[in-house]
Amino acid sequence: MKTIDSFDFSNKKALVRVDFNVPLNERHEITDDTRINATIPTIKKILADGGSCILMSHLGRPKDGPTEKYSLKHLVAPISLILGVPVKFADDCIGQSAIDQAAALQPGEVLLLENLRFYKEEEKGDVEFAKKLASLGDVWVNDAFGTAHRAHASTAIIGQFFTDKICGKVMQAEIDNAQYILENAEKPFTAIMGGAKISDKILIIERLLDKVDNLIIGGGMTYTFSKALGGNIGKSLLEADKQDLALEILEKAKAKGVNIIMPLDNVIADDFSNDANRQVVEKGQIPDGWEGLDIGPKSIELFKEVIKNSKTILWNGPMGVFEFPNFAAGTTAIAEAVVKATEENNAFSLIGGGDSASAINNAGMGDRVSYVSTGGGALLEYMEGKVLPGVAALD
Ligand SMILES: Nc1ncnc2c1ncn2[C@@H]1O[C@H](COP(=O)(O)OP(=O)(O)O)[C@@H](O)[C@H]1O
Ligand SMILES: O=C(OP(=O)(O)O)[C@H](O)COP(=O)(O)O
Repeated sequence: MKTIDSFDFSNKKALVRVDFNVPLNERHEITDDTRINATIPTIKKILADGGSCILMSHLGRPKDGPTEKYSLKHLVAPISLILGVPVKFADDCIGQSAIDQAAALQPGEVLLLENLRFYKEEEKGDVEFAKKLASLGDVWVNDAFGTAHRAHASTAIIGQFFTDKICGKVMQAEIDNAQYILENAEKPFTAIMGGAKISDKILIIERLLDKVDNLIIGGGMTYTFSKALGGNIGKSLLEADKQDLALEILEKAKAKGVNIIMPLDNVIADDFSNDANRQVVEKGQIPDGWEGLDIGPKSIELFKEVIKNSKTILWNGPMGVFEFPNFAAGTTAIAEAVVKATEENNAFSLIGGGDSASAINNAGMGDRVSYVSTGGGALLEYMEGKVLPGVAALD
């Protein structure tokens, strides 16, 4: 694989796939810039060589083409500030104006393209769309580790149009780190899974059963399991068609001797908002019209006990809707427990995912764990031994 440091970018237009899928608040302000900061060394190396950068990324999961909420224009000012170089913006990632702006780019300049997912062709891995993107640059750099598990047009399919396919610094560091853990993970190995991307991650859970001793399930992930076990979950997050799989996972875990730890209680709300009415109920006892937005105090104690004794900890997905301060207690308590295990039990702790990184950094504990990864799903898929399409495309 070609790496950034071994390549001379002078007079080259580098088309760089980055993962700038960062969390934004209602005012379109970035609430955690981990993924942007991580990419700066890659961009700076290209510019220092006398090259120029065309940055491309997705943001969120827009369903119906361009929408204000998911526009990458919100990132132009923050990236310019962090990078110390003014960033130009193309309000369409393909088309004549993107072609003209890319062609006019001078060495040392940076252009950011509008959200790739405003075209459905991106996620479909459309070859013609990839070709149009490829025409903008001389070389392709893939630094989007967080999206490397997607075989999308800009992350994988595009590789066929370049002779020079270069592994970015984030990608390289993330792979080295994940590989280190795969080879050196001490037991007990505990995975903590939460968040909202159930269908994406439930299959990964199944495959992690071969690697881990303990599997803690919290966050939005919990309720599909709880419902499958016959509990009442009210209007909590549910992926109904994954209930059988949830039961299968519990069976398999038992057969493999993996300890599955699920919440004993939940903090529930009568509305999806910070100011909703709140109460704590036992697991599987959520009344109609209410939804689980955090783990409860008994769950926190149970989870803490398991984390305390772990030697390797892999955490992806917050324990609740931590963006609402009233439902952040579970996530903060688990972050504290992970920090404690790292500092007092010498555990190796790896936290991955856009929102998980945001949660640990906003709680002020990002520098007290062993490693904060820019990838959530990507990291988990790498850990289960999969070849990521975004990495394979660089070969
Ligand atoms: N109980 C819950 N109900 C709804 N959403 C939840 C719940 N618990 C966590 N979440 C949401 O999950 C999101 C993060 O999920 P995910 O994208 O899977 O994590 P990551 O980005 O770290 O990989 C957060 O925005 C959080 O609000
Ligand atoms: O945020 C991301 O993944 P993550 O939530 O697993 O950390 C990546 O940007 C991939 O986004 P996607 O899961 O919408 O393809």
